[in-house]
Parts: sequence; C-alpha cells; structure tokens
Amino acid sequence: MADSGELLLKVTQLHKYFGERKVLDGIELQVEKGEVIVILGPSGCGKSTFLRCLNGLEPVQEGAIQYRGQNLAGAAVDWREVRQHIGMVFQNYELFPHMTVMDNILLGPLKVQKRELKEATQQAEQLLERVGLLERKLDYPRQLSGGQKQRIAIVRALCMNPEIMLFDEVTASLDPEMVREVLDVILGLAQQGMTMIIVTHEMGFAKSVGDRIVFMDQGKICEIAAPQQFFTHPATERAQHFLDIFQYEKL
Ligand SMILES: Nc1ncnc2c1ncn2[C@@H]1O[C@H](COP(=O)(O)OP(=O)(O)OP(=O)(O)O)[C@@H](O)[C@H]1O
Repeated sequence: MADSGELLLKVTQLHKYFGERKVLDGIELQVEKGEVIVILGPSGCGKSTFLRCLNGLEPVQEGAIQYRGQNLAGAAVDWREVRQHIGMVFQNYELFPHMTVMDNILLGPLKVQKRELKEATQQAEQLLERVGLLERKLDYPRQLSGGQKQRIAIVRALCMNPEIMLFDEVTASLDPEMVREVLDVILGLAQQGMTMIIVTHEMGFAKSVGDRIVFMDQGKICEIAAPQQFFTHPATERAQHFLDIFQYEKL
C-alpha cells in the first residue's frame, strides 16, 4: 500500500453547494496509484458529499476533478464509463433484493461491460472465495447478515475491475461483531495495492489502513498527514477535539 508516483486523481478547488449552502469549500487532493486515503471529520462536514462528487452522484459547481487527466467535473462526462474505473461501496449495500448474490455481482460485468458469462462468473467466484462467501452465491440478500451483504457489495464493485475504490462508511450500519469481517476485506485490498479513498469513523482501522489521513471540517480539508503523525500530534485543535471524542485504540 505505497504510492507509486503515478497520479490517478487530482481534485482542484472543488466547491459544492446545496442550494445556498456551501458544503465543499475549495477541496484540493491528489491521489497516486496504490495510495490509501482515509477521510475523517465530524458529522456533516462533507465527507460523503465529497466521495459522491468523485463518483458523479452529486454535481459540482466549481473546480476540477481529474481522473488520469480527464476532467470529471465537466458537463459531458460519461459516468457509466467512469464508474467502471472508480467503484463505490455505500453504507447500505444497495443490493437488488430480487436477485441472487451471483446475479447482483454479474449485472455490471455483463450488462455494462458486455463481458462473457463464463469469464465474469469465474472472476466473481474467485472474489467470493476471497471474502469467504462462495457457498452463498445462490442466496438472496435477505438470507445474508449485514456483514455478508456488505462483503457481497464489495465483491460486486471489485468485479468491474476498478482502478480506484471509494468506501463511504461501509461499516456504519453493521452490528459490532460484523464490522471486523468487512474491515478485514478492505485491509486485504490495501495489502494488494488497491487505490482507495475511505470515509470511516473506525479510528483504529483508519490508523492501520491509511497511507494518509485527510481531516475535513466544515467543507474544508484542514490537514493531511501520515496516520502516525495525525493520531499522535494533530496539527489543528479541531482535529484534536475530534480525536478526543473517539476511543480509537479500542478497534
Ligand atoms: N441532498 C442533500 N441536500 C441538502 N443538503 C445535503 C444533502 N446531502 C447532504 N447535505 C448536507 O451537506 C452537509 C454535508 O453532508 P455529508 O453527508 O457530506 O456529511 P458527512 O461528513 O458525510 O457526515 P456523516 O459523517 O454524518 O455522514 C450536511 O450539512 C448535510 O446536511
């Protein structure tokens, strides 16, 4: 999980409003291939909105988001295409309830990427094996626990072979005993060199998975630091106050 010097994502002076209200205020961030960025910050500071902008789920009013040099903040972006490269996993899984695990996973590879059934199924099975859920491939989402559903949602995103993965508080809806199994999958991805931007409230996890911690407050990035630095000597009082609230050694 080290950076490679190859710039994948460059965000410049990003501003986002909901009506009159400014929610992102001049965000600047660069992400290199293989880097794991963890975004921390108080509730409502704009973390999810930022990730959603990177995936085209929210329009931005000012600034640039460049993925490998292509500006994604413009009008004529084919987000269906971009989302094959920048995958996202959400807090609430968003699996289709009327489809089996396998059909959920294969939907994108077959319908969007027009891949061969045999090849895509093989990859899906390998990924399911990796997260320990191969034997559940014919189950429906209602037959799975929250942690299992979230691992399936991760497999579904990975099966598109994205270059960057965005994780938006993916353990926030889970019972405590299921949090670990999902975090372990993400830690495994980090070890394999996947480029990721992760929004989380799990401080122990943030500390162990992140190459850099990005601390946001009120729509701005207040500091960017290595985890060791951030968790021992945060540069701002706001970050210190934020850390005081979390017993991050617990996890
Ligand atoms: N669709 C929307 N319409 C209007 N305001 C919104 C919308 N989505 C988010 N907001 C507001 O934008 C601000 C940033 O929200 P966001 O969800 O990005 O914060 P967050 O840092 O991810 O918070 P949390 O940690 O609680 O999930 C909040 O004040 C929120 O109320």
